[in-house]
Amino acid sequence: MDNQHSLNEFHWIMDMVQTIDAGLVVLDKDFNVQLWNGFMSNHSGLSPRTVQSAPLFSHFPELPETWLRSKIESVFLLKNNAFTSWEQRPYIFRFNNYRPVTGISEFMYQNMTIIPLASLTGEVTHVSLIIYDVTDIAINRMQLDKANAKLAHLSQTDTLTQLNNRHRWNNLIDSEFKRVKRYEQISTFMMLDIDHFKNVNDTYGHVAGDKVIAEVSRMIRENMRETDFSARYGGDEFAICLTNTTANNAIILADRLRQVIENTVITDDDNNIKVTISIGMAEFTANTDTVDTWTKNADCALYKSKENGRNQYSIFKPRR
Ligand SMILES: Nc1nc2c(ncn2[C@@H]2O[C@H](COP(=O)(O)OP(=O)(O)OP(=O)(O)O)[C@@H](O)[C@H]2O)c(=O)[nH]1
Repeated sequence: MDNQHSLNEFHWIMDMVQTIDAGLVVLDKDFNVQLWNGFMSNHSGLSPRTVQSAPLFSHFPELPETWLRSKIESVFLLKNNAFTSWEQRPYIFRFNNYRPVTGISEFMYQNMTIIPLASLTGEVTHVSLIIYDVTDIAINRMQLDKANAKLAHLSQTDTLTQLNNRHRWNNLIDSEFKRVKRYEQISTFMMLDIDHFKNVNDTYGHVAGDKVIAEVSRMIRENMRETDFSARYGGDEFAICLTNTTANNAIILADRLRQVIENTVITDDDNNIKVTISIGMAEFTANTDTVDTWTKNADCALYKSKENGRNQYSIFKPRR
């Protein structure tokens, strides 16, 4: 009776091993396949008889052999489970993905657990690989990450100009302020404002005004260095931080921008619009005690440019 029961139990277990929705593989120390369940046959197209004819790696050249060997060998040695997730390695066996919902991935994402299998004497003679299809989870996670990245970008970007918005600027300038202060570095804060922009709106309308703002932003983006950062600071006002740059060297960008903008004709419907900009610059100095001070200094220089007739740059000079 006991024997019969054990036999039944063995058959049930084998049935479950064959039909379970996870890959089960048993390997010996030479990586010969001893067990290859239904999941593995169905997805690889190779029957147990075929895979048992030679070591695992000869059937699957795409397997990361060196990595997998050392992983499996450490399980034999340490007698501990090992685990790998799709985030480290999208898949172990390159199986096609047939899932209807997540059909956007051509392959099956997999997690894998390797467990040591001991003989009756306690010696680890084999290991079992358990392969889980985690395509749905992986795709959902990646879509969520993508959506979050898009949201983060949207929350930091000004829609009209695609420059950083004021909120993002505040964070960036804060970090830059800390950096230059701590490491006694140089950096220049540049503030720009379109001259008589109200006239553009009044003469050509708000849509044309928007186009002017967008075009000025494009010219800012195209002329600044990758290591600098910029933002739409307010309506027709922009800020640029020129890292590791003195105010005297920032003149090069200031004047280039001033000239490029002055010489560009912005067309909107039948209107040819030309604008100029005024610029104020403030270099970080030992007296720049806060970001607010730095901003005020740049603003003060901008005000001077406006006062002196616009379409020019000024550099903030601290009082002695
Ligand atoms: N079209 C458009 N106009 C805006 C936007 N944001 C702000 N403005 C307008 O920009 C104008 C800014 O004017 P001011 O900066 O006060 O002055 P200004 O005419 O530029 O003159 P100066 O700065 O002294 O040279 C205002 O008329 C605002 O209504 C925007 O997103 N689109």
